[in-house]
Amino acid sequence: MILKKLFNLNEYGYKNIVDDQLKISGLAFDSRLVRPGYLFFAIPGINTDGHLYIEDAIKRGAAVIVYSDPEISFPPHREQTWIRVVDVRKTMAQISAQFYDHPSREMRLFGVTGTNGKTSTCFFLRNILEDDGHACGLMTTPKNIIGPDVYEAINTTEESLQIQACLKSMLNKGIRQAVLEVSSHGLALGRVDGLFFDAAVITNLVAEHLEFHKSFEHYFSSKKKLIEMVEQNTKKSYPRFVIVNGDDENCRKIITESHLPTFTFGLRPENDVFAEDIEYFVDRTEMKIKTPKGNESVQLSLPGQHAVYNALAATAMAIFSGIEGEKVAQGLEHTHRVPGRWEVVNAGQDFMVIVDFAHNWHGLDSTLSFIKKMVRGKVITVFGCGGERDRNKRPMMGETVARWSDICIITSDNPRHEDPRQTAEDAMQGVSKCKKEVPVESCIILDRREAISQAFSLAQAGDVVFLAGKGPERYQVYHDRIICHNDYDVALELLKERNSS
Ligand SMILES: CC(=O)N[C@H]1[C@@H](OP(=O)(O)OP(=O)(O)OC[C@H]2O[C@@H](n3ccc(=O)[nH]c3=O)[C@H](O)[C@@H]2O)O[C@H](CO)[C@@H](O)[C@@H]1O[C@H](C)C(=O)N[C@@H](C)C(=O)N[C@H](CCC(=O)O)C(=O)O
Repeated sequence: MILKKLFNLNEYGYKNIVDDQLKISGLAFDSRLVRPGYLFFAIPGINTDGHLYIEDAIKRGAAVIVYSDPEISFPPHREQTWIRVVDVRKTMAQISAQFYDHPSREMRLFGVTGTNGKTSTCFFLRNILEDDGHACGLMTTPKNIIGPDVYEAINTTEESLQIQACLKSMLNKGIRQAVLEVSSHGLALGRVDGLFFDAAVITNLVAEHLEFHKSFEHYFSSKKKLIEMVEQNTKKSYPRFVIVNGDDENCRKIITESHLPTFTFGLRPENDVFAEDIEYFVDRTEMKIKTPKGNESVQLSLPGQHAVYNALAATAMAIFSGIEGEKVAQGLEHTHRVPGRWEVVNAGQDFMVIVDFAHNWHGLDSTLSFIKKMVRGKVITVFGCGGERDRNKRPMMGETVARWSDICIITSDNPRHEDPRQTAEDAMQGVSKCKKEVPVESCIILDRREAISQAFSLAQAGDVVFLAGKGPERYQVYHDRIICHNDYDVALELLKERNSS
């Protein structure tokens, strides 16, 4: 695409335009991905500053530099086009949408946000939409799925440039609908700006990521931005609506503020979509789902109340999109597995091992309280808290785990630049607080593999070992290194070693 078509060049402050007919061969916000003829966005980040990599981008062939730092004296290189903007990330969202010709205008786009349950809801919804007969793309925490191609993703919600490129690939493959998991970071940092969302769901809202948002109000207003984006969608090719968890007090506030048709889901019968006659099993759930368009009996392969909520969220999105109840039930039942969510590791041992992504007190509370109710043996939980993330949540996580476990083993999650021992001690404060009320054994084993091994050596027939927090992740991030670690793989390996010894 030529430069002039990408930018309204009159709009910008400082610029050094070499040739407004210049053909831009690609876009990048990471200098290491720049190829000859690319446009490079220099983003002031949190760890470093993209402006420091402009030279690197130029060496690799960048033809256009989009930047914001007014301190840079110009033009250091007259052969490149330089355009100074106020907010590079925001500009990147606009320009990427333009470069890829606004793929979301040609598609039906579903956004899923909330504190917990986003990924499972995305998987349920995608399966329903596919079972209804139309291919559906997916961008979610562990992976992006474009037809037969599956890509690992770094962020839950990727940068605007990556999202637009991914949606364009979907369109090129004839996929005309997509489900997008939208994090609060994604919303606050403008990663989803420029997208045309047709419908959105908020699964629930409890305080999260306060190290980034600083206040619940900011977190809440970031999440609400997704609803505003559906309201502002001028495409209108599909009915626009909003779905919220009617059992969640914070979500209910959105109902009164929304200008769009807003429907609720939940366990209470006053919700538009609700469940009754729920029967919980340790490996599945049976229930009747009631909707304004009829009732369906459903057997989910995922257990627990949180799975019910996620299935109801997806059901509400699908039903109000016009999908028949029968197809909805079929799609839910076809969802046998969500990566890193309640994955049972089985090597023939006589205790149960579950890997789950639960990584805040709310997620831990709903999964562990369920396990405690369902299991007669001991509950042994291995968990850690992320470094450089809200410190206040660590004791809360510790307290929640201790409340529902017989043995807590505190280990490392992603320590990042923090001392893992201190992070574990912060969680231990909560465990110790709970110890005054309930008997619970606890210890700290910082090496996650060793912690899992210790849990297995303590487990007896009928017990459950719950490995919380990392779910599908394949790495542990330390200040000086990234090590390969996946809870499921490590658990399986250790269980097999036990079998052979
Ligand atoms: C805090 C945060 O959101 N950070 C994200 C952000 O990084 P950043 O802005 O700090 O970038 P930076 O590392 O300072 O680098 C600045 C710029 O220099 C560029 N650079 C850097 C090095 C180089 O050699 N050349 C170069 O051009 C970088 O590409 C970047 O554009 O932009 C990066 C590129 O998109 C993200 O990968 C990164 O996510 C990190 C990994 C992260 O941990 N993010 C978390 C907090 C996050 O976003 N989580 C939510 C999910 C939350 C949830 O619901 O659980 C998510 O959506 O994933």
